Amino acid sequence: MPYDYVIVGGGTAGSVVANRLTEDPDTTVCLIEGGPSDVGDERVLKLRNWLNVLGGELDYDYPTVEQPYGNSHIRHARARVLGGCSSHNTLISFRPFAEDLADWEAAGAAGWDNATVQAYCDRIKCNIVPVARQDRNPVVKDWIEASAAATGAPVIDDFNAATSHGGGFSDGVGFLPVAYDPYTGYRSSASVAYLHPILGVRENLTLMTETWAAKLLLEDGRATGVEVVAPSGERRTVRADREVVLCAGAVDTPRLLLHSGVGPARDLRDVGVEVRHDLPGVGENLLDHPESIIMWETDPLPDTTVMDSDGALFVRRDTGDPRPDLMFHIYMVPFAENTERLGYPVPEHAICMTPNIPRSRARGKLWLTSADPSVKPALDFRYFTDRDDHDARTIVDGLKIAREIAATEPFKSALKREIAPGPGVTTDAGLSEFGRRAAHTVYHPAGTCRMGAEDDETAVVDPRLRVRGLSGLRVVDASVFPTLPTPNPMVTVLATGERAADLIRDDR
Ligand SMILES: Cc1cc2nc3c(=O)[nH]c(=O)nc-3n(C[C@H](O)[C@H](O)[C@H](O)COP(=O)(O)OP(=O)(O)OC[C@H]3O[C@@H](n4cnc5c(N)ncnc54)[C@H](O)[C@@H]3O)c2cc1C
Repeated sequence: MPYDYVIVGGGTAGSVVANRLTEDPDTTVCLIEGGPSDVGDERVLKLRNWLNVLGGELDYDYPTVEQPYGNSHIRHARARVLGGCSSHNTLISFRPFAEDLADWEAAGAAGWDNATVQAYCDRIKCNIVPVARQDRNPVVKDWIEASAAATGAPVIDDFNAATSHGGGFSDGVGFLPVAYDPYTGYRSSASVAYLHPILGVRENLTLMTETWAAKLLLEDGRATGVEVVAPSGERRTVRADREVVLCAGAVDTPRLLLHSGVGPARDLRDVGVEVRHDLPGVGENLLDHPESIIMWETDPLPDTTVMDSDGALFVRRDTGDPRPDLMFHIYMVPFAENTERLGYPVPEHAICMTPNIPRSRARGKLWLTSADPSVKPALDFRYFTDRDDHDARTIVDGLKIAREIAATEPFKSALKREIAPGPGVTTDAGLSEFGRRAAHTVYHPAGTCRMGAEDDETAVVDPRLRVRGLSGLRVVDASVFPTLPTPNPMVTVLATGERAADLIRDDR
């Protein structure tokens, strides 16, 4: 039996699209998810468990190729479970800034203007609230007070109110907006908000979990379905009468397109994949938010928290742009993965600040190294390769500002000693070297199936998210982003799913 729509990936965007399309009882949808269900799985549902999920059986765990200017050891977590990365991330939920969406429009994404996208953010079903009073750690409160004093940034009670109604903010510090239930500490992920209420209720939704989409079926330039590998190992065909919608994320959507013969013809021939449709942009424009770290040893800290990283600081150095150009997360645990490898001790109790680059200038690439679909694709983020050194300078500034905050009361008293990079590293060159070698990712890969104008041959999808040159095929996930929004991207992914559902319905 064919379905009207086959959605590949029951992740962040896929959950939204599946819910919205099945609101019409006459529309049938098959949702294909590579991982297991999250229903009843405390490992996933309890937000505070997020660190335990990284690198485990629910993580596809993608390595990067060697990064000559950065850290070659970064592992990119990608969730293998219903709800996708919204089921193992920290659910920090920032709306995009108006200028982020102006950047999208300038890149050819007509119709993705601020007013339109904010209206779709309004529809998001996840329970997005600032960290609740009872979850506010007193040391994070002190950090907020010290950050405001040291940087002059205002304390912001509700960051999203500023972006949705006030047009954005240039700097600010406060407790984060998080998609969770403050009464239980449970996630309000895309699957919890969009799928759990309709599973077993809407008969027009078929969910296949532990089912891997191996190849797209293409007939005369049209996507007609997907070849999948069922949990038994058996290969099956799932047919779509109307459209196949790819929501497998910024790594697995281009990976599936490439294995289906859709991508740069020369690259595909090099690895022995039959070219079905030459589309040079697939896998290009790999984006991320790189970050680094500074760590202090502390005494045991009060245990109150949502997920051990509950505050953020935004700073603006470039006065030519109204948006912040430096962001910090604070961790109440030793986030020592990269510092330990560099030989630093791992204290039992620690606070870390992780300065990140909101609009990194690095542009990377994803490509296949083998026609064997079980081989992971190569990811080259080209971290810290921008010619004018913008990215490395941002990290150096971030480490310096973090030290100023650490020297400011009432936060100062919570810190015993700086562990990494350590008080001996003071020059810009030394801070840059440490910052790049200890660099990490905020886990925000995007952009590998870039949306662009209809006549832009380097774009992968048009502004209605249709794959260029093929019919019956759309991409709806973080891979369509022309640029990353300034803050964490999940809300923008959810809003993309919301708008995509309308575009799909309109086109029907
Ligand atoms: C550890 C971590 C922390 C993060 N923290 C935050 C945060 O706090 N705030 C924020 O804004 N962003 C955060 N992010 C980023 C954010 O979660 C992602 O940008 C966003 O969820 C991506 O959504 P997506 O729909 O593009 O992909 P995903 O949510 O990854 O969905 C892809 C889905 O497709 C499935 N899939 C993939 N390939 C196949 C296939 N071939 N066949 C079948 N199924 C397949 C996967 O199993 C997955 O369920 C974090 C990410 C990580 C990994």
